[in-house]
Formats: sequence, C-alpha cells, structure tokens
Amino acid sequence: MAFPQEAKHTEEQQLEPAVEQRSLLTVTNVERIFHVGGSPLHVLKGIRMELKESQLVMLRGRSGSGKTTLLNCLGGLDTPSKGEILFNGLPFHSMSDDGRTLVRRKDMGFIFQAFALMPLLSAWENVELSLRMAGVSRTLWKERVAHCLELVGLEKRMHHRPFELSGGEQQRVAIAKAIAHKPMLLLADEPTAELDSNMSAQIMAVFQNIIRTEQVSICMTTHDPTILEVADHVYEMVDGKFI
Ligand SMILES: Nc1ncnc2c1ncn2[C@@H]1O[C@H](COP(=O)(O)OP(=O)(O)OP(=O)(O)O)[C@@H](O)[C@H]1O
Repeated sequence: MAFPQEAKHTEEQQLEPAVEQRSLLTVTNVERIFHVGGSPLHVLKGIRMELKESQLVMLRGRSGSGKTTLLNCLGGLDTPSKGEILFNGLPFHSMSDDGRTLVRRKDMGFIFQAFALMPLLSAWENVELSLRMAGVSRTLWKERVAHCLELVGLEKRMHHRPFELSGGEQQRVAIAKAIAHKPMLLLADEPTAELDSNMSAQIMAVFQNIIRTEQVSICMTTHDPTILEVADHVYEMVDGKFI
C-alpha cells in the first residue's frame, strides 16, 4: 500500500508563495454531557475552535477543565452530546464508530503522557509495529522507520528498548510511532507532563520539525506555561469553555 497522503503537498505547491492554509478541523458549539449518578455533568459547554494545516495549537487549562474530554472528541474516541466536529471535511460528530475508527487509523496519530510503548520491543520495533497496525506494506517499513527515528533525533538509539532510554527519548519514540503512517493530525495529551523543562523544550522542537517536514497539524493539551510560545494558537480552557 502506498502512503495515501504522499500527494498532499507537491513540490510545486511548496515553491508557491504562502497561501491561506486549509482548515483541517472545525469545531462548532461542541458540548459533552456525562450522566453521573443520574445527574447530568456538563464538561464541555459550547466549544468553537479551528485547526489549520501545519499548525500547532495548544489547549491549556487546569486539571478537570475538560481538555482531555475535548481531545477525545477531536480524535473520535468519544462523541459530543451536541455540536459539530468536521475533520478534513468529514462530519466526525455524526459518523459511525467504525467510520471514525477507519479515519483515525489512517489520518490521525496519538501521543499520551505515559509514552505508551511496548516495553519488550526496541525503538525500531515499536515504530514498525505502528506501520504494521496501519496496514502499510512491509516493503516500505525499513525506510520509513529509519526516517521517523532520524526525524526525532534517535538514530543512535534505534535498537534500545524503552527501559534503556530516558523519558525524553521514550517520548520521542512515541512521536516517531505516532507519525509513522503519515497522519494529517497528531493529538497529544500532556506530552511533556513527565519531562523536565529541558526535555520538554526538546519535544517542542521535534514537534516544530515534524510540522515543517511531514506537513502534520498538532493539537496538544498542556499545563506548562513555558512551552506556550511555540504554539500558533493557544486556547485557554476554564470549566468547559474557552475564555
Ligand atoms: N467518562 C466520564 N464520565 C463522567 N465524568 C467524566 C468522564 N470523563 C471526564 N469526566 C469529568 O469531566 C471533567 C473534565 O475531565 P478531563 O479529563 O477532560 O479534564 P482535563 O482538563 O483533561 O484534566 P487533567 O488536566 O487533570 O487531565 C472532570 O471533572 C472529570 O471527572
């Protein structure tokens, strides 16, 4: 199988002067209500946001403000109770679970706070596993795995297993794993939460690098005020709303 997004950005387009970026994700009046002990709990209260191609957007807010709930809705892991989410023109809010799963597998990558690596597999094998899961042809694995690990600066650690890597290095493997199948959108929940400020800065530099070279858009949650400056836009969340 060829990589589906290969033709997304042609050389010709890259040489053209900057044009208005296309909207990848449009969120309109999204609400999420959970029912807890028979009472409704309004966690998202009318969220509107937009993410364009090759943008880095951050969701910032206190614990419990609803960031993860929103990220889950954006990634199709959960569905809003009301409102609309358009991803690459597709109505995510009204698609079936199976439909969303297919889109997610092909066009999205996920990064979590706790790295989510297979402990017995090397960095190389972890990234390879992600290509296998995405149904990418085996003939493409070697070149793509090497490329992704180089992109995140781990060419010298390719055959280390997670326990032989630092927290920052493990998170870089997780990033390589999340971008291996060439997603359009990367969703990251507190990707720097477990890292010190130096390692967090390195992860943000990797994000900026992959936005440039892989034409991916990134939406991430954070508590950390020191990394906000690299975002194209920061949405500040308080009690289920943007302020
Ligand atoms: N499945 C669920 N059922 C009931 N309540 C939920 C559910 N998921 C989340 N909540 C509640 O929604 C609120 C927001 O949670 P969420 O995890 O989205 O916040 P957050 O901003 O990501 O917090 P943190 O930064 O601590 O991860 C919390 O009060 C949480 O208890």
